[in-house]
Amino acid sequence: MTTENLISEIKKKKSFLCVGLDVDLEKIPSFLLEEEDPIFSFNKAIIDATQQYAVAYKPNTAFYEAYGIKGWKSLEKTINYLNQTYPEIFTIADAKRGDIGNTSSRYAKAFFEDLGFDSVTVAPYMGKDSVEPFLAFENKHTILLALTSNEGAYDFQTKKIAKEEVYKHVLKISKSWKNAQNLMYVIGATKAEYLAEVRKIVPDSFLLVPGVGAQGGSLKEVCKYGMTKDINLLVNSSRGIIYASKEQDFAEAAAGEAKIIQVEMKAILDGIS
Ligand SMILES: O=C(O)c1cc(=O)[nH]c(=O)n1[C@@H]1O[C@H](COP(=O)(O)O)[C@@H](O)[C@H]1O
Repeated sequence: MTTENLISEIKKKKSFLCVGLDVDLEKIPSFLLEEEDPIFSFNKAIIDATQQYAVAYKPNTAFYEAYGIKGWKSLEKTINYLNQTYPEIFTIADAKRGDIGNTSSRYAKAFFEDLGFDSVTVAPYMGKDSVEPFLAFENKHTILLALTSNEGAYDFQTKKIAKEEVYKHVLKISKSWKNAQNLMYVIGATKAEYLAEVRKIVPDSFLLVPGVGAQGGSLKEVCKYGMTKDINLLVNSSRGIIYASKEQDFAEAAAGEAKIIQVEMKAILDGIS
């Protein structure tokens, strides 16, 4: 999907919500465990119920890899279902990959070609040649970890090298890489106050902002510092939406949570437009 398509979907739906599909069999309604593929059944119901409020879905691959081959099959069925039923929706494989170039090119093929995701999250630690193989794919997006939502982000990402924080080096240096137009960045919602600095370096890049909901980040703060005239934000919530209920009404309850966020997003967008 092109960036222009994503922006037009955001404007049409008045939403920049990304729903995180982080499925844990211990947290889903127990009656689903009798289904042949409980993870896919859960995802399908959640997607169908929430798609009117969301522009993106982000399965975190850890939650699928944890169940071995069966989990990977559920991931494949989920991305196929999204691509076939809701082709206008942006898909993110949250896999946090990155390795020497030869290996990164295999990761890129796995997520972009074999599974058909629009984007994948990538760690910048191994540098340019570990990221460029992902960037080589046209109309596919590489979402580079810049300033993450967790406490450990302060261990390295905010430390200074040559008087500047590491996350700023990541933003600046990555802009010079081949096909940098295919880059997006992860900035945690729990660090919204940093977004003003981030926007000085990457004024127009899309930012994936996880950390509202269960991690307590504020949507208003994220928008205040991170939103551009074309919005250029995808705000993710996983547990706060998908585990709203463990009963028969789990999908409706998830839709209710997604709607609350979308209504807040619409109000913000109406305020700026
Ligand atoms: O790359 C990510 O999506 C990510 C980066 C980050 O800095 N913080 C973060 O929470 N995430 C992911 O975003 C999701 C957040 O889930 P909830 O806390 O349940 O909303 C999880 O899949 C995390 O792995």
